[in-house]
Amino acid sequence: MKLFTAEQVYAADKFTIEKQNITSDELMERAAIQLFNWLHLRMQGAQVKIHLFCGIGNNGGDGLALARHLQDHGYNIEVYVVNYSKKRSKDFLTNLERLKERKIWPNFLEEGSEWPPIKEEEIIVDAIFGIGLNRAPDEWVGNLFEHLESTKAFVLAVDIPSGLFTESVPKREKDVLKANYTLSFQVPKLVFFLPQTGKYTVQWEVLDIGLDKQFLFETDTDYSLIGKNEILPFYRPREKYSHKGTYGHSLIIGGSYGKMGAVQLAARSCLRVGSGLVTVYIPKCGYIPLQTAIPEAMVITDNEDSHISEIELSIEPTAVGLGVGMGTKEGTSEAIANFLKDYKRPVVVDADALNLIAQHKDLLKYLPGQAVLTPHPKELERLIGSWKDDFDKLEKAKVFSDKHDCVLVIKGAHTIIIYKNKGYVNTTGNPGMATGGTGDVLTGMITGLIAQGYEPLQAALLGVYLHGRSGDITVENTGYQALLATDVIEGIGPAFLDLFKVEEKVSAEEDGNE
Ligand SMILES: NC(=O)C1=CN([C@@H]2O[C@H](COP(=O)(O)OP(=O)(O)OC[C@H]3O[C@@H](n4cnc5c(N)ncnc54)[C@H](O)[C@@H]3O)[C@@H](O)[C@H]2O)[C@@H](O)CC1
Ligand SMILES: Nc1ncnc2c1ncn2[C@@H]1O[C@H](COP(=O)(O)OP(=O)(O)O)[C@@H](O)[C@H]1O
Ligand SMILES: [K+]
Repeated sequence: MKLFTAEQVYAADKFTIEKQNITSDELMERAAIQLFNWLHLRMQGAQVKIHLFCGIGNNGGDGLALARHLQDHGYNIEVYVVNYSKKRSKDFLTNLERLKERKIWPNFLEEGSEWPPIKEEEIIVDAIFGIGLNRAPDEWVGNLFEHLESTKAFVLAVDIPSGLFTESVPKREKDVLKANYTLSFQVPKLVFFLPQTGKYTVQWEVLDIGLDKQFLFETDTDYSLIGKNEILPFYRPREKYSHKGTYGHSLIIGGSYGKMGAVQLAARSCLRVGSGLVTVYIPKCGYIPLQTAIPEAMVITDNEDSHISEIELSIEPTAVGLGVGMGTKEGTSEAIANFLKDYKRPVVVDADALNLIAQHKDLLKYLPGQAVLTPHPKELERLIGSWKDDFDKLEKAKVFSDKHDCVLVIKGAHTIIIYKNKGYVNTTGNPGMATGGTGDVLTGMITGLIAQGYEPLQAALLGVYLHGRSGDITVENTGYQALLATDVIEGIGPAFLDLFKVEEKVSAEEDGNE
């Protein structure tokens, strides 16, 4: 699913209005009906008070139109106009008139107004600012946000939480009204997925307001969301007459005294995603544990007992996963550097190998094209330098990826994969995965997928998606706290099977949206 900029959404609006020969008011009405259906389906006429806070632009217009539908269906509503500007939009005014015709008189809130009392069990609809926000809200509007949050009532945001920009990070937390749920028109927004801005809505959902499908299809975006639909087109089924040689030979290079588990996790994950063969290259001290824990994997040992000192290969791997549990002993750093200078095939670089590259940037030029780098935020900072905010981080990552022709997998709650000027935002995974070793599992998975012939970018997308999906399936049995990296490996099989599960449609939802 593509993530459009505000500018692109406005263009889609304009295009739709012309092509479908409708007015902007009719489009607003569609939006309001979708909002109403969503609420009506869940509230079923309940008389819980709904406080609708409306700005003076089109987001406010949506709120006023929603208020009218709620009133028509007997809901208990109170409408407020947050009067932050004199420049009211045409469709806002049209809908204000319609309310007045029904004898609904909104309360006008201005600087110095007394804030309305709201009970915790009541509902706030936030239609104050939408995607048209172009500067921080005035101080008094921020104070109103603070008041609304302090009531602890459920906040339902229309299109986007008010005060949140679509393409930058707000300077102060109090300038945004935090939402429990956001109903985003037609497409989700990139800000729902970034650490600094995602926190402003607990959940989100898209409401289809019928913007022109062809326009949306043909418009190119810088970012997209990665879900099942994006993964399935490049999934490679297994051939009947294939054999283990068809599916590549992965090599995991890593481990040091006390960190041999990382290699086990990566090697086992690599096997679980379907790598035909897996070999590990480790210091001697890991030989017995590795052979015992993973009989399917082959082992080559370094001359050193406790760390890797030189990487001499007697095999020709299809893909290499480099760095897990490797440590930063001097001999190891040299071994990695020498290895990278000679090695020309696909590679996934993680953990200590990433840190070494960050310290010796000259090594970047030896990386093969489309090397996959899997930094968590701290490792990323060492690689690309510090950033002002999440948007700056993404821009810097794009420049880095383009300059060094590498795929950057920026790990986090929503892992974002950057390749050149495009970003792919993952939708799977959960906080149970914030536990040691899950990153090693991901490295093994991406390596094993590349070995099977996936392009490095595809392997990163599929690997990240399946890794999170596996975590989501597994957490159902373990709960967040008990989830271990090993469980994520065991979930890889179910995550693959899940790719082909057809979702059951919720018929009530469909009825509600008609
Ligand atoms: N395709 C869509 O997504 C549709 C969007 N609609 C709604 O239209 C909204 C966008 O409406 P608008 O463009 O009118 O913008 P907003 O309603 O977001 O903002 C209102 C106006 O306030 C001004 N403004 C911005 N920041 C301000 C600040 N800090 N202090 C004072 N004034 C400020 C701006 O000039 C803007 O026009 C969307 O978020 C959505 O709710 C729907 O009505 C119909 C279809
Ligand atoms: N809150 C979270 N929600 C979803 N996924 C998470 C969360 N926290 C961590 N993860 C995932 O877990 C993995 C952690 O990797 P990493 O930080 O390298 O850990 P380690 O080095 O211990 O293996 C990443 O793939 C990351 O996306
Ligand atoms: K809003």
